[in-house]
Amino acid sequence: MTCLCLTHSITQTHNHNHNLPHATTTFSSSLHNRNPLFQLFSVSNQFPLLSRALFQSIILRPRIRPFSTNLTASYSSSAFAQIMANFDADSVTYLTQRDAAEIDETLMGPLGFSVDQLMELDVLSVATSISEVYKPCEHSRVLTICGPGNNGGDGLVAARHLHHFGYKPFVCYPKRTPKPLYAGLVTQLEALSIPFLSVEELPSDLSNDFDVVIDAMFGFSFHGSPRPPFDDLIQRLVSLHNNNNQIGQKRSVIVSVDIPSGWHVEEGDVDGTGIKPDMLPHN
Ligand SMILES: NC(=O)C1=CN([C@@H]2O[C@H](COP(=O)(O)OP(=O)(O)OC[C@H]3O[C@@H](n4cnc5c(N)ncnc54)[C@H](OP(=O)(O)O)[C@@H]3O)[C@@H](O)[C@H]2O)[C@H](O)CC1
Repeated sequence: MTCLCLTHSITQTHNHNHNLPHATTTFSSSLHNRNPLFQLFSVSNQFPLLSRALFQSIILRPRIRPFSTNLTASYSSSAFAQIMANFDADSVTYLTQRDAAEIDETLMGPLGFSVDQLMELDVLSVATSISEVYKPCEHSRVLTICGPGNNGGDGLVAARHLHHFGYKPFVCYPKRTPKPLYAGLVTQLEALSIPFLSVEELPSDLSNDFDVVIDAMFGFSFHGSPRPPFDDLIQRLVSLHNNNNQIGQKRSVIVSVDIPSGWHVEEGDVDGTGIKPDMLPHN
């Protein structure tokens, strides 16, 4: 669990929902303009896959549907109706970018968590969610696009987990960070013979080569406008979604590990031109 929801107010906010099953939800294109830091709403290890998207969906009350038949089975309509009936959207507290950073500092300071520990837990739930929704037999080819920070580290860990789950991952990691944590993650992937692709090696249409594209470029420390090469990579993911509107064209599904890259961390997809993930699997 990423942030373990250690704050009293968050626990209080959700304490009536302790019977929630694991859940992920589809991204709705109507979910623009508000982007709370959902990982910090993830409540407890009693339902570790409860996603930020679910909270966002409930908060904004758009249409929500489960991703998969399996999930539908485990997440019955009556249970869902109960969640919706009990959920008090007005009681949800939004966290700012600064709040998120401060909670991280607390976790990794006085509480003694390490970043790699949090990352492994966090991403194991991400990979598990992906495998529940996009089965490896149908979505085997996964491209993970990794940014320079911990969100990118999440992407590296996701590639490893997905390899062990039976997928064929590829990694694009154009701005490597020379910290031991990241170097170790790269070494682990190389030991598994997971291919690293440069931006130039990526096909012009990602849908030709990949069933799933994982957006692990930026999380809650993103600011300003994306700089190269991420500006282009983000546009490729935007194009993927737009291509979907052309009838009959199969495209890669997009999974954003955390906040969709390029979105304003607190305001969301302000002008509506950002990445539209198919899945926000977090936690
Ligand atoms: N909270 C947890 O328990 C955990 C969260 N995890 C994940 O980590 C990210 C947050 O990680 P962080 O390293 O703080 O930040 P980001 O990954 O979002 O990115 C920071 C790097 O991105 C660069 N950056 C920022 N803006 C831009 C831009 N416009 N263009 C290009 N590059 C940009 C930034 O460089 P700067 O020089 O600009 O500072 C950084 O290099 C969180 O979202 C979770 O996904 C971990 O799993 C650990 C547990």
